[in-house]
Amino acid sequence: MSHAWGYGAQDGPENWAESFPVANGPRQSPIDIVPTQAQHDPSLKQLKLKYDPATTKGILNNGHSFQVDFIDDDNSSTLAGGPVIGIYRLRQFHFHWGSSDDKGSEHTIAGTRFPCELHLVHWNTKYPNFGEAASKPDGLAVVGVFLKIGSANPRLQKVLDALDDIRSKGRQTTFSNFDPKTLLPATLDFWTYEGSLTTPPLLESVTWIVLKDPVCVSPAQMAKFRSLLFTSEGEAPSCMVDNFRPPQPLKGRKVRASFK
Ligand SMILES: NS(=O)(=O)c1c2ccccc2cc2ccccc12
Ligand SMILES: [Zn+2]
Repeated sequence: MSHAWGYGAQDGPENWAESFPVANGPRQSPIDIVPTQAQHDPSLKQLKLKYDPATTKGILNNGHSFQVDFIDDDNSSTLAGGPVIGIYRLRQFHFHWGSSDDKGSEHTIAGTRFPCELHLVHWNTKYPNFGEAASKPDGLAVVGVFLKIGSANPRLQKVLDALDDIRSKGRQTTFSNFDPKTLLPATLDFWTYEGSLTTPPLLESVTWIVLKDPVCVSPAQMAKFRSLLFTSEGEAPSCMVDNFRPPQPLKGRKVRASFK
């Protein structure tokens, strides 16, 4: 039986535990990151991100967000170093955003919310595929990047221009030759902690790597995100906004910082 979930009053994050009891588990995401309580860990390695634009596969409105998918048959696009052991392959990236600029991110920094948050999803190649990895405590690594309101971000524009073709749930279109590294800030300082998917099935298999520095997005670019729909063609349209889960209890977890 499929467990329909969303971000509305009836099917939103406050009700997910009814179908997904792990929602009340010990390592749920996102969290509020309090910089003064994070511990600098000098043993953390530099983040090594190697992305080949040729692995870009397409762009899809999945009804919860939109995602850019990558071919993950080999180690052409990978994450290594940082807090992880081994090599993790890039699977997709997607975003979370608000209906207004005062909310939208999933992680927060000492209670501060950003209008948008980018997630780059990777899976551990010690497992045979993404599905297997997603069920293991060290199976996934997601890099989170905050977006703050500022000048228009030219690196975002190719992604945003594709949204006109995937307005409704289930729509997908061609999207190729994109380097996700262009979406990242200049420095890769990060916080890291052990968490989960922020959407059902909320699997507790994610090593989170949240970058300290945000990148810019303009109000007009935010309007493009908000032009998407949660709904399929033919259904009463529902704007895709506020597709974020609020911060979850830390439950004793430590947040480490790669920087002083
Ligand atoms: N927000 S999220 O990164 O937890 C997430 C995933 C995380 C790991 C693996 C797959 C994921 C797929 C998602 C699809 C839509 C929204 C968040 C998603
Ligand atoms: Zn996400």
